[in-house]
Amino acid sequence: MNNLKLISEYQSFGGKLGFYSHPSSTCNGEMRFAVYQPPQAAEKPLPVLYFLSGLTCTEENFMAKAGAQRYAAEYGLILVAPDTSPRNTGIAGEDDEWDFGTGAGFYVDATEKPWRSHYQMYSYIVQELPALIAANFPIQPEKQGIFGHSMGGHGALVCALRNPHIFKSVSAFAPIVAPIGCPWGQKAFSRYLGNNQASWLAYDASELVKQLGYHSQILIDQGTSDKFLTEQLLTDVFAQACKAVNQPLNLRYQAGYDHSYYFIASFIADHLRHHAISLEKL
Ligand SMILES: N[C@@H](CCC(=O)N[C@@H](CS)C(=O)NCC(=O)O)C(=O)O
Repeated sequence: MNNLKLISEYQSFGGKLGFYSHPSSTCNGEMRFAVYQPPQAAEKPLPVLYFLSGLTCTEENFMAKAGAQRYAAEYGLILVAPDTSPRNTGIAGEDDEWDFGTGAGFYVDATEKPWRSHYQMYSYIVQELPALIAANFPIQPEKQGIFGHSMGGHGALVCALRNPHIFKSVSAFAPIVAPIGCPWGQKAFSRYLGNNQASWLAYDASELVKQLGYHSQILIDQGTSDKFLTEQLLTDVFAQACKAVNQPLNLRYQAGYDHSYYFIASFIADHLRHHAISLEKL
């Protein structure tokens, strides 16, 4: 299996959830991810949905907390949840901050030292991981979607907007939609990408949607009681950008919900349905 190592496996909703590690040529070290294969995967190839997690997460948070497996089994979708950064790279200070370095790869290809030797999460998500999944799991490569939460919502939007031929449906929970304009994004981009802010634009969903658009409706859920909404997430910047270019956007402000997985679990069924319908149409 291509150097894939199965770390642990669990039966779930009639299917199986596996945690894997593999040597990544893109990130120059071991990377981990989780895959849920619903029962239908034993019979035939299925569409696949990538979930990118937020700051501080590993490949486990989504699988343990979102409650997605029930709906993946219902719709016949394979779920893939990668880790949020390289780990144990030996780069000095990688574990010092919760919003930078380990657990905070921001789904960019770092160009700055010392991060660039390992922190290549954009290429990992759009190239190495899909190739590895296609080689080892019963997926339909023409039916791939992507979604994510917070930093992972930013990653999902950027990966889909830049690669609509790979990721044919996209949605997000509480995404960072304008990283060039918020403290989390500015901190990460200045250190991963350097001070030339022109290079940041390629990783800003609100800029990208104006330049590139997307071929189908984007679904976003955002809690109104999310403590990160006004300073970090800046949801309205993306709404305005979509409006300016007539990009179909289903932005749902969910009253009283915060930033947690309790919020994600409340709306996960709608997101899997959104992807199942979009990918089924292909
Ligand atoms: N550590 C941060 C919060 C980090 C956070 O909210 N992380 C989100 C993603 S941005 C998450 O999913 N955390 C892991 C979890 O809830 O399982 C704080 O103290 O405010």
